[in-house]
Amino acid sequence: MTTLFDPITVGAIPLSNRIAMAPLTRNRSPGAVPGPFAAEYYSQRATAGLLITEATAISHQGQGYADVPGLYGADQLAGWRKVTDAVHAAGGKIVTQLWHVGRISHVSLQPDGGQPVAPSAITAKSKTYILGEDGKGAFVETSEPRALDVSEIPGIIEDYRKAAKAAVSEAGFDGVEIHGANGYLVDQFLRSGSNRRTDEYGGSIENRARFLFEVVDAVVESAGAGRTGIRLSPVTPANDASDPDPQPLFEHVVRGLAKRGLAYIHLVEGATGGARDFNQGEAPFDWAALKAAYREAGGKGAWIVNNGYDKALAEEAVSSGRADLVAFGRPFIANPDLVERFRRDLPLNEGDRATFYGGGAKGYIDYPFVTDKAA
Ligand SMILES: C=C(C(=O)O)c1ccccc1
Repeated sequence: MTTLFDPITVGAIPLSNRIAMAPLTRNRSPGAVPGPFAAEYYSQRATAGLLITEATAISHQGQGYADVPGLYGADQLAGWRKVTDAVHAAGGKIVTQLWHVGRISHVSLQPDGGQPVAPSAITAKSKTYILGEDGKGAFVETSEPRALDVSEIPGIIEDYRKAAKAAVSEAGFDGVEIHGANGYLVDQFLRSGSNRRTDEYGGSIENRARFLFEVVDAVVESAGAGRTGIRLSPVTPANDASDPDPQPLFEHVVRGLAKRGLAYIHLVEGATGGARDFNQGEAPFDWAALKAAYREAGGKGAWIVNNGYDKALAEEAVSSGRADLVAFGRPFIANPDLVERFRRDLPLNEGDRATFYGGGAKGYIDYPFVTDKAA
């Protein structure tokens, strides 16, 4: 029977176990450069089978929060190289999450103070994190976006291509994860609540998924299919994401992904960080049908599940074959040695919410390891 601690090869990436660290925004990258403690933070958690970095912007336009990292400047890539070197020295594997926020941004974060971009000029009922005059972080309403002209889309696709190439060849990542979830740009094109376009990128399911597949094809071309994963969140309401009929939409998406030979598909089940049974369609979302659609279309990538898992539920997911890996977010914030704690059924540290976003070493690299005390 397969357990969480069994190795698995995901695409071209051999992993020592089936416990992944989910992307976690920590707002500790001033100037979009990974901060001074980032290498320590990620290498402390290198016993995870796979580390997925915090969401990382592919361009200045793709930046939506203060002090999040990027992959579009030499200093940013050099900062990430320190992280990947430290993780590899600790025997870990790490991919970075390619992020364009679309409308989840603020004019103060955009090039020349311009409007954020989106499929349509529909303001998200959401907030983002910016730095005030006093340098203190605060959550504020997202700005009204402008609708992308169709002529601008190839340039954004090129930004994904360049960031993926730089991530693998310059920053030393083992691969990349396309952020297709949580109401950001890729998800904004997919969902009818944020995409009212009347051109070839809007209207039908096929048209709304076009942008996602163009991003995937560009990233695969530069990083390789075996080093490319994607994160999806079919029913999340995060960042005002909405679509009344997610089942056919996401079954279309996974059928198309099946043809592209990706390393993995990473699913946020339910509301991100909230109820696992949250729903947007008439009927409860059928996760088994989604996976069956992927496999029946020839999809061989690993199936990674996430959102609200504990050890018992994760063990059931992997032993039953429902999932190949389970990704844990907040548990990894406070438990750098989560794998060892799961292996020995040891209690978990509680996270300090006050230091989740922004700050320095406190609440970032100072959580105790199980070996720090007689266990
Ligand atoms: C990148 C994020 C996501 O995917 O939800 C994020 C951004 C800000 C705070 C929490 C999470």
